[in-house]
Amino acid sequence: MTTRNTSTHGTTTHGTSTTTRSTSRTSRTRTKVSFLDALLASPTPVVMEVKRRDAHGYDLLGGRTPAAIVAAYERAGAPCISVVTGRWFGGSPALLRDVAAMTDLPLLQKDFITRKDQIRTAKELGASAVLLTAALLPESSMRTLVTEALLAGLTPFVEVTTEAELELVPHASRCVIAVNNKDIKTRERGAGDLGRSLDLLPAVRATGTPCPVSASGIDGPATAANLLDAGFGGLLVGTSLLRTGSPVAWVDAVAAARKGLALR
Ligand SMILES: O=P(O)(O)OC[C@@H](O)[C@@H](O)c1c[nH]c2ccccc12
Repeated sequence: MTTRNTSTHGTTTHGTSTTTRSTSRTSRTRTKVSFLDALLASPTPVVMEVKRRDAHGYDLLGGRTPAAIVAAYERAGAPCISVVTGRWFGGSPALLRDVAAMTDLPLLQKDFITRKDQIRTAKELGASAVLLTAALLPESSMRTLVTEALLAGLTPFVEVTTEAELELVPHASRCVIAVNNKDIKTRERGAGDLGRSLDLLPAVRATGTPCPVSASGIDGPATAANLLDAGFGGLLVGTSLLRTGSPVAWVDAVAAARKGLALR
């Protein structure tokens, strides 16, 4: 079990205000904290995404380099980073390799993984977690790929859209299970349906996953605060964080909105 006080990974110790960020690139530890443990330990459990383009092809980097975005996410206390390598979103395997060279934070590879060799490649490129999309995988493939990811020391990040898909997730206690608020079959082009996350949360919890996540279409801090207050252990946010000038302010606004929700 990896320790939760991950001082070499730029995260903040859980339950205290002690920021133990180490900026020394030379002091990288060899045993990287797992994606799942980093997310569970974080007071700001937002997986922040690097994605070059949105589903409609609009540029999301706005002239910034991936390095500048990763640095802004680290400043905002990201416990983990998602890197979209899928071509629909302007990504590539090289982007994952580049981001891995920039940060010690655990990385999720977001792509359409359907074969075992893609899991080995993900690890070689520097991923700590891989996206497995239930809507695209028959039950036997899901079983094989979750097992393969666990054997490789990666966290399976399983995305679901229905209760039926949830029933087919093996080893759920070692997976992050994310409700995708958008529809991957329409290439994420529609608006997100946050009601899907709220409806499915009890069934996600019942799988035994330690970290239910809501992913996609989270349009700002108020929505994020609502989902965390509803009981999600983590969120995955791309577009909204990429469009804001300041991920730090975005995260602060989530905390402020949560306090406001608590006072009501
Ligand atoms: O930008 P958004 O709406 O916050 O969504 C992020 C993420 O969930 C989305 O990029 C995504 C969801 N599933 C995927 C599969 C492949 C690539 C990307 C994705």
